[in-house]
Formats: sequence, C-alpha cells, structure tokens
Amino acid sequence: YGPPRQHQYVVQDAAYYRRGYPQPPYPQPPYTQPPYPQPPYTQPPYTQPTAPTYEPVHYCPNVAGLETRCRPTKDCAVWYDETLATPYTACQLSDGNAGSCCPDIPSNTKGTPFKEPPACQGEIQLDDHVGCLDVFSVNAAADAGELELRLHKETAKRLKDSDIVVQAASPRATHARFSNPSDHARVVNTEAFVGVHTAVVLVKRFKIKTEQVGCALHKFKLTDTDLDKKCTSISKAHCTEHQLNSPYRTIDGSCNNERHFVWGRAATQYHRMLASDYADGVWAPRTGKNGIELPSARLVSTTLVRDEDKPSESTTIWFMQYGQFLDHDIVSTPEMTNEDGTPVTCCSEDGKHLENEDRSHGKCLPIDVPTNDPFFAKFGRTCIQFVRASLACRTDHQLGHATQLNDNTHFIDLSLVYGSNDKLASELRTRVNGELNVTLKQGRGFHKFDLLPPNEGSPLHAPCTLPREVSGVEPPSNVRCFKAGDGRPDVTPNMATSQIIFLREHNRLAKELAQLNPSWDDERLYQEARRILIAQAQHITYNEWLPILLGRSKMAQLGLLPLQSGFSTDYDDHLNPSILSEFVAGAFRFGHSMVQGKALMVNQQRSVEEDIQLRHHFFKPQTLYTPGNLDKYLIGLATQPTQKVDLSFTKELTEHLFEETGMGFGLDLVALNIQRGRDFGLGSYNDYRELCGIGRVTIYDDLADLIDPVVCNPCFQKNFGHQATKPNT
Ligand code: HEM
Ligand SMILES: [Ca+2]
Repeated sequence: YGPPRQHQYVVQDAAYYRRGYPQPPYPQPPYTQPPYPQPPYTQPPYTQPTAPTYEPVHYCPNVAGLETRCRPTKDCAVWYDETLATPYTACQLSDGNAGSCCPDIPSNTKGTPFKEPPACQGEIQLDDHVGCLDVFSVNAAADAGELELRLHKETAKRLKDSDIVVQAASPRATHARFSNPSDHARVVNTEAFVGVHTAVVLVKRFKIKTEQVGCALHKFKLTDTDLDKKCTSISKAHCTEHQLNSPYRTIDGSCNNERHFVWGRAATQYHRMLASDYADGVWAPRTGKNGIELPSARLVSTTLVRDEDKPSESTTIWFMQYGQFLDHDIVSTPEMTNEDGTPVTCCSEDGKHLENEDRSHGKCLPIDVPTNDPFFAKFGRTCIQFVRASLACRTDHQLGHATQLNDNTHFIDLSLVYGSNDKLASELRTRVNGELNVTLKQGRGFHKFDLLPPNEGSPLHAPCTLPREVSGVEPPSNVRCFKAGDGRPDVTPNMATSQIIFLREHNRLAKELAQLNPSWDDERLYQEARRILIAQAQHITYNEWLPILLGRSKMAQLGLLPLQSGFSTDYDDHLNPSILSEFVAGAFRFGHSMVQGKALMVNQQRSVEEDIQLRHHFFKPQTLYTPGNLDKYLIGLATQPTQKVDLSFTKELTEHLFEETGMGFGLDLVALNIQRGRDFGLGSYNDYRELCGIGRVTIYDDLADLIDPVVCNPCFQKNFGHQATKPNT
C-alpha cells in the first residue's frame, strides 16, 4: 500500500493528509479526445472459437428428460429452474471444482425484426386547408416557437425572483438529482423544444385534427425550414474510418452502425412500438376517448396498488438489483430544467397546485392528489411534483410529435460505469494503467475496499450523510455521494454496491492485463478491460438474468438465448437498436414491484445483522463507508428474496420515495410511472393488449385474471365512475 495513484480520490484520516498528499478537490486532467491506441486495427479473423467440451459424467441425472453433462454452474444458468428442481445435479468438474449437471442450451429460432410505425400511417385523408400547409406557414410557426422559448426564460426568471423554487433536500430536489440532464442533453432539449412548439402552433393555427398530425407534418424536413440550424448534431453526425474499424465501442455509442452513425448514441430519442398518443397529436397528454381528462395518476395508484408482503420463492433481490443496474446502463430520461440548469418546481412548497401562469413554461405535469387521499391528505397535499421529460431531436429530422431523450447510450455497454459522453468518461479515468478513479479506503491491516469516487454535487442535492436520528452517530465529514458513468449510482445502497463491484472488476482486469501485457499503455489497458467487462455484463444479462425474467422457451422463440458454442450471425444492420418509449416509460418499470422496503445486511454466517429502511437511504451511501458493509449488502442481495412481480409495491416507494428526513412523506413512484407514460404519449393499456395479441378488454370483469374483481370492481365504480364500464382509456 503506497501513496495514492495519480488522480485517485482518497478518503483517509487527517494524519494521512498531513503527510503531504493532496487535499480534494483534485484537479481533473484536461479533457482530450481519447487517442485510440495504435491503429491501424485490422479486424480479427472471425473463426468460431472452440467450445469447451464437458465429458458426460456417469452420475449426472437427466434434467427435463434430456441428457446432461457436468459443467461450471454458470453454464447451467438457462436451465436453473429445472436443475434446481432435479435431485443430484451437483457434480465435480475434472479440475476438481464444483459444477452442475444440465443439458445443452436449447437452440434459438430466429427472432422477427421489429418495425417502428411510420410517422404517417395508413391512408389518411388530409383536410384541404391542411393539405396545402406550406413552408412559409411552418416558418411563421417556428418564429412563434422561438418566442415561446423566450417567454419561458422570462417565466423562469420571474419564478426565481418570487422564490417559487425547489427547496433543497426536498423530495423534488432529490428526484431532480435522479433525473439530472447532462449539459449536452440540455442543449438538445432546448433545440427540440422549438421544433415541438412549432408543431404545436401549427396544429392550433390550422386546427389540424389529431389523427392527421403525423401525415400533415412529416413532409417537412427541418433543413428546408427556418429550423435548419436546430438539431444539427444528428444530421451532421460523422464517424472516421478509424472509429468505424476500432474494436472498441465509442463512449457515446455512435459509429456502431456503419450506415446510421447516430443509432444507439447517447442523447438521442427513444423509438416506439405504437404511434404516439397525444391529445393534440404533438405533446399534450392523452385524454380519455371521450376527451375528458384521465383520472389522476395518484388515484390510479391508490386504487390498484397495495403493499403486501409477497416474497418470491425462487428469486433473490440480486435479480431486482441487476434489473435496475441494467436499466441505468441502457436508459436515463432526464427531466426538463430551467435554462440555468436548476430544477423546475411544479407545486407550491406546501403541496398545492401553482397558479397557471407559474407553470406557463409547459414543463410541468403535476399529479392531482384527491382530497380524501388515504395518505397524503393528512399532510394537506393536493399536488405531487412532476416535471416533463427532456425532448430529443427526431432522428428523422422532420417535424412531428414530441420524442423523449435518452441521456445514456442505448446499448448494453456499461455506460453506467464508463460514462455516456467523452467528458465524463475522461473524468472517471485515472489515466494510469487503464484504471478508473476510486475512493481508496483502507480497512484493518492491508485490507483495501475501493469505493466509487466522490461527486461534489450542487447545493440542491440532498445531503449524502445519514442524520444522527437514523445512524446514531454524527454525520462523518468524509462521506460523499458517488460519481459514476450514470448519475444515479447511490439511489440506494444496493445500487451503489452493484456499481462498486463493477468498478472494482474493471480495475482488477486492468491490473491483470497490465501484468500479461507489459507493453500496453493506459489507453490500451483501459479499452481492453472495458471490452471484457462489457462482455461480462452482456453475458450475465442474456445467460443468467433474462432467462429468469422471460423463461427459456420464450428466449428461444425470440432468438435471445446464448449459443452453446460459436457466435451468432443474427446481427441486422437495418435494425435500429434504440430503446423503445414503451419499454422505458412502461414495461421495464415492472421491477419496482420487486423492491423490498428493507434491504438486509447479512454476515458471512448468513445471519441478518441489520436491515435498512429505504426511505432513509436514498442517495445516502454512508453505510458503505464502514469496512465489511459492502460484503454484507452482497450477501443480502444473494439471500434476501425479492418481492413478487404483482400489484403490490412497498410503501417505501409509493409514500416515502426520496423523503426528506423528518417530513413523513415523499413521492409516489407508481403515480410517477403512470404520469410518465402520459408524458411520453404512450397509448392506452388496451392498445398494447391488442398489439401483443391478447385482445382488447371491454368491461372491467375482463381484467379479472389480473386484478382481483372482488377487491377492485367496487373501487373502479367508485373512483373512475364515468368510465366504470369502459377500461378503454
Ligand atoms: C429501490 C429501487 C428503485 C428505486 C428507488 C427506483 C426509482 C425510480 C425513479 C424515481 C424513477 C423515475 C420515475 C419518473 O420520474 O418517471 C425510476 C425510473 C425507472 N425505473 Fe426504477 N427504481 C428502483 C428499481 C428499479 C428496478 C428494479 C427496475 C427494473 C428492473 C427499475 C426500472 C426503472 C426504469 C426502466 C425507469 C425509467 C428510467 C428512465 O427513464 O431513466 N427501477 N425508478
Ligand atoms: Ca448504455
């Protein structure tokens, strides 16, 4: 154990600093475009690697009626349910290590490529006055869009002057931290905003019917209008020969597809399964089919969701946690902010709705809390804060409905470890031996336990230490929130734990590679370690995680199973790899139902030493600074059951999300999810049932297989009276 390596963050005692090591903040190395190591790269000859062969062992039983072999247990992951259910599947590998008996991985059928609906779908007859919309009208509307933007700036200034701002450490401030845009995303949002407002103005001025909006607007390319200076980062995307040939992924995900350089790049739009469903065809949240407002997202939450303890019999919270880890790799939907980057507030400090003029910037979609709300009513709150998602430039570079922005790369490329833009990626590196910055912590003796480097956040960020009432000790001065490739590494201690072990694995790989290849420089070591770690994450996702979620046969049917040997030739360069709006704003949030209200800390003897209640630990990674605690979280992850995926959600999420200590309430994640779907213009539940081939429902009784009618039919009648027999909306 020697002095700190260059640019590593060190938390140590005062005596350590007195010995002359630099005090934080450390200067960041000046950012330069990472020089890709020693080109020219030649593509390696792609020969099918030889697969390890495992001898049949005489005592291996058949599993699922199939012959098995003794293999490393990870190679049995896709068979985990059958292997677990079959007695005597434990075996010994020829090298003496323990293994499991299981069959070969089943073969895939080839999946069907997915097609996004076109902007102008079907035979839409445009009204005459809409058909003759011309570029002059578009330019006039663009002027109005620009004016709107200026008005927004004035509104923001007025609000600041009147002190209608986000309160530090409030749930809104913490949510803003969770959904904080990168600098680049803020620029993109502003440019896209003008395009969306142009469309909104056109729709209003020309009274374009909602169903005609797509066809009326998509014929206008931004480059043919006064909006030609907007969103040029997409139209002018460029990749060098060198980038296209590099064996390493770019940090921002660009240049992955040789013809569509921006596909999958950070700060680009989510794509869609179904056409958007906005009330005005552009950006106004969906209404019911009869034009009336949809019921409050909070009312939907309290009507449908309970907090019941229903632990899974087969799955530990590692499954939940890896889901969130994956989510933070492939998506990050930043909220809109004020022009200076400060968060927007959508309710008053005492939880009431703001005056209309105070949210005339259009960035708010606050959630109504019914006055008889079973929880929030006692705090007198009638308004839950909700800020709309940042807008993206449309990759088709046309005028049309709003699209939302993904601030992370859309690929499974561990952007949450490495960053999704070059500036952040550079800040995370030591620039020595290919390693990433850590907070060096020294336990007893020579025991080291690196943590993530610190994030010296903005003043609005909630304090990163636990209050005395919770921890029993004064908040230590060395505790910092963490910095990683994604902005949410410390949303919970278990999330931070996941980020830390991937960080450590990168540095372990870099060290091993350095020993094996003494001639490699920092860049080469960093990129090779990164490449291996990404492959590990992808393999965990497809070999271990997805089979639990989707099941083996569905995986095989979709062509998603890993191969027993060799590699796949399924890559289709016509397929846009972008994440879908439906996935990010809807489907993949299923994981919230699995969250346990208390995370267990379990010791080596498998006894629970402590449980931590989520409400106290959002963005407060203090417990990880204690030697040994990360291991206790890891054993907890591997032993505590998840909650089942159902209509039950812990109150830590539905009543206490991002709670400020001592306030007694936070936000409701289920309500936020529902509202986010409306913000994204997702279609109705019925539209997706139809898409998935399970048929529309027409009366609530049709939902009996999903929602217990005994519990819910009366509440549907009571709460959604006007729509009680029509779940269509
Ligand atoms: C304790 C654990 C978790 C917490 C506190 C949490 C919290 C949140 C919050 C606050 C949001 C933003 C809501 C909004 O404003 O729209 C969110 C979004 C999301 N969550 Fe979770 N979540 C957790 C676990 C999970 C898990 C286990 C999964 C999936 C398996 C998941 C998937 C998602 C997805 C896909 C989004 C959308 C992300 C984005 O748009 O950037 N979350 N979550
Ligand atoms: Ca990514």
